[in-house]
Amino acid sequence: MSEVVSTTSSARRETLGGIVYRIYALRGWVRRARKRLHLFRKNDVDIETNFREAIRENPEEEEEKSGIFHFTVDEHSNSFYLWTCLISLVAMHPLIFTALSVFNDIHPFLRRTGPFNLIFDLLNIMDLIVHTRIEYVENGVAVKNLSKLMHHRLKSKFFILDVIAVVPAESLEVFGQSFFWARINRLTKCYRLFDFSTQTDTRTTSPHAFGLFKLIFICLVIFHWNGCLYFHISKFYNYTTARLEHWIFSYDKIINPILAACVTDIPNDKDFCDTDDFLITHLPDNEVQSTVTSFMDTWNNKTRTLKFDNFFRQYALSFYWSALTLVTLGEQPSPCTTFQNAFEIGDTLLGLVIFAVIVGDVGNMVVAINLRKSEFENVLDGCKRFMVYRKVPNLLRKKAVEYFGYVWAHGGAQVDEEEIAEFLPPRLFGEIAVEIHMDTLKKVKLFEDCDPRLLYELILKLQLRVYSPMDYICKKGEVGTEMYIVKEGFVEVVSEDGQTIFVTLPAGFVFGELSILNIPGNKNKNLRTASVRSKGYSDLYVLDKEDLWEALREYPQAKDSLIEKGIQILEKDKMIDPNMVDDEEGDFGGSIEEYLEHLEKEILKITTIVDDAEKSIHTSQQRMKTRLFGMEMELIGEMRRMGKGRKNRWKGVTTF
Ligand SMILES: Nc1ncnc2c1ncn2[C@@H]1O[C@@H]2COP(=O)(O)O[C@H]2[C@H]1O
Repeated sequence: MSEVVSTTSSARRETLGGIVYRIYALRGWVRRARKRLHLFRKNDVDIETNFREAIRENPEEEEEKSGIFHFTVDEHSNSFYLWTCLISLVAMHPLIFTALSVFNDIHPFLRRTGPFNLIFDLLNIMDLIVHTRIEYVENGVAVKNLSKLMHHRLKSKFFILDVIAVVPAESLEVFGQSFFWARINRLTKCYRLFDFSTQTDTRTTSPHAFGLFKLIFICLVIFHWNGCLYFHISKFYNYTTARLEHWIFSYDKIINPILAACVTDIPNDKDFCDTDDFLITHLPDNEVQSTVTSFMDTWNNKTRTLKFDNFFRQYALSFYWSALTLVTLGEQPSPCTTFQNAFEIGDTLLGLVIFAVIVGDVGNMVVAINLRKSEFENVLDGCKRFMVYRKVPNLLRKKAVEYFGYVWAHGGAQVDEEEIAEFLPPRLFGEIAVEIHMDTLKKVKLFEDCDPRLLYELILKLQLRVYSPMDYICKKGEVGTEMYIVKEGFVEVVSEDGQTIFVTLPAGFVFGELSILNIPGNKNKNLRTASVRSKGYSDLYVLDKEDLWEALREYPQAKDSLIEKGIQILEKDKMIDPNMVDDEEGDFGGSIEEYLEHLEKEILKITTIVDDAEKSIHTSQQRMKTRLFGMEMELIGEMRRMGKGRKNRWKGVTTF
């Protein structure tokens, strides 16, 4: 059968039909190829369009626009923060003065501040414009395109608030005489106070103090509005005729203080003022009235009244009432009507909520302020209890307690560096660490010509350790596993018995490097050449041998230069044996075991890479096979169609 097929196909290949068939097949291929090409091109165009879009978003590619009208604003910049501060002041104006307008006596003053209102309105308009230029982040890129910024702002709900705030409602005269209430729409700008709070929270170094300030401010504003409302209600009940025992405002409740005029006006009458004859408590009841009257006569023309204007008395008493009611301290005359009752109940409920919030917030703040301190004290107490329980000698106990004191005084326990390191992205934390430690590391002679990238690598691996006075950091003859950089304090390089001090190293000096650098010819090999102890308290950066060598592997030049410096130090002390130089294990920084371990790790890495490569080859082979199979099937299908077509044509010819 197969022979028949092969004969037929070979015959077809040799005939004209075979050639035609091939041409058709080729044409089909070309058509499909064109289709695909078209699709690819379309994709290319899409990609290009996206790329152009992306470029447009890229600040560097943004077409240069100049002029003051083409500015954009970075909302994290200092200038925008200052602007927010200014607008916050503007927003506070209606927050305070709108409510104050219930006091008629202040109206002349409010009218005089008209020009300021104009300035505040202008600033609000400017703020509206500024907000249409605030950059925002899209797909990780800061958008600076003006039309996009405008569009973004238009979609924001705050835009509506900005627009409401700039409506000149007072000029519409819909409020008639209540000119001041007409400016109530400016209150929508108060959202900028929250902006100010958020921005200050991220900038301030005393968040708790700022939190307390915010709380007090919010309380004062609530007291203020509630007080003004109280006075407004009092106006309905005609407060001018109200008496002391009435719930509403009355002048009786806040009389102008009457002071004795004797001391200032009648200096010679001092004895008269000092006398205690005025005590009426010992008098019988029937004599009290006459005595009081006689006293009043006596005091006539001997008193001085401190006159406060009506606005001051109205506002002071209303504010006082409001504060007392809201903090539920009460002691006010009882309300007499249903409305007064309802208002008082509402106020008390609001007061309860405010009170709960204040107590909760202040409590949280106090806890947060003392949290570190109390945690630290817990550890200290635990340590003390442990030492008592384990009967640690007094001298050692004293040393431990002093160590706690030193660590706290130097801010060691006040922040949890590990917690911060876990939270921040590694790169950012690295940058902060570089900023903090770079100065010390630059001072280190050993690293002075080092590649800055190596320093960066090393900084990320540094650990800070504190040593107490006379603590030994390393002892002569021990195997070196780490090196040290003095950050603060002094260390002494001493003989084995600690009697002879060879040298005292101040901040910025390195020690412990000779035994970990694997210096060729080092007579001590990887053993410490001397003992080192802390003179007083000292803060040291510790760098692990493994970490140092891992970093040095990437920077061979830096490694050579470090070894060179180590040789110079050893040569000075005649600690280099030229005969030993050739016997070294090579330039790997460690023992044979460590070297083998390292090799094992490397082999493991290579094996993983080979495995991955094998997997990807296998996958691509599979894909290739599937594709070839698909093509084959397509070809066969095409061939079948071609065969049918030809048959039909021949049929047609015959019929004809
Ligand atoms: N004479 C010296 N002057 C300065 N530092 C020294 C001296 N001798 C030893 N050291 C340091 O003391 C360290 C002890 O441990 P290492 O041998 O690893 O490295 C040593 C040097 O860093």
